[in-house]
Amino acid sequence: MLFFKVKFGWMKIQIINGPNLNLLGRREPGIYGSRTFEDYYIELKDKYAGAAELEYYQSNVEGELINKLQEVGFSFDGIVINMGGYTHTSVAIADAIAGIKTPVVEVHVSNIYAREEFRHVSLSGKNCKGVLTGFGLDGYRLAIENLLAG
Ligand SMILES: O=C1C[C@@](O)(C(=O)O)C[C@@H](O)[C@@H]1O
Repeated sequence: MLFFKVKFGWMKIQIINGPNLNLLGRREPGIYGSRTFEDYYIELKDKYAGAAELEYYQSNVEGELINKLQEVGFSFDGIVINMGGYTHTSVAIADAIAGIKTPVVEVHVSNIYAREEFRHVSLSGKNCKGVLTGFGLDGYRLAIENLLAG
């Protein structure tokens, strides 16, 4: 089944970015780099055309992130999520990830373990298929590769 999904472009993957990630490229470039996510997303779409249908959603609002997880979490084949600061605080988003069927890969642009102590905890990480942290924007590509591999 996976073979056919990949071969015929049926894998549907939702990328979700949480608070302040709309500022990538402008926000603390020493930590997060100088490229906008929109620019990187064009490259991703291009790279995976024919292998996956990628969708992108960003919100600064906790409940909207939960709504999106519930909306795609029973029909899409994979979710790549960067919850930003909610990673460290949101029981509700962690619960939403635990409650859906679609596998979720958590991504962080920076290495959360090399930063302030309050960033070392991810409330959601244990509910995810895996967590990628510190690979810059390339973490999103690595997450997609993992989801495509099944
Ligand atoms: O907003 C973010 C971005 C982040 O998730 C990252 O991608 O490195 C790390 C979080 O600690 C921070 O609050």
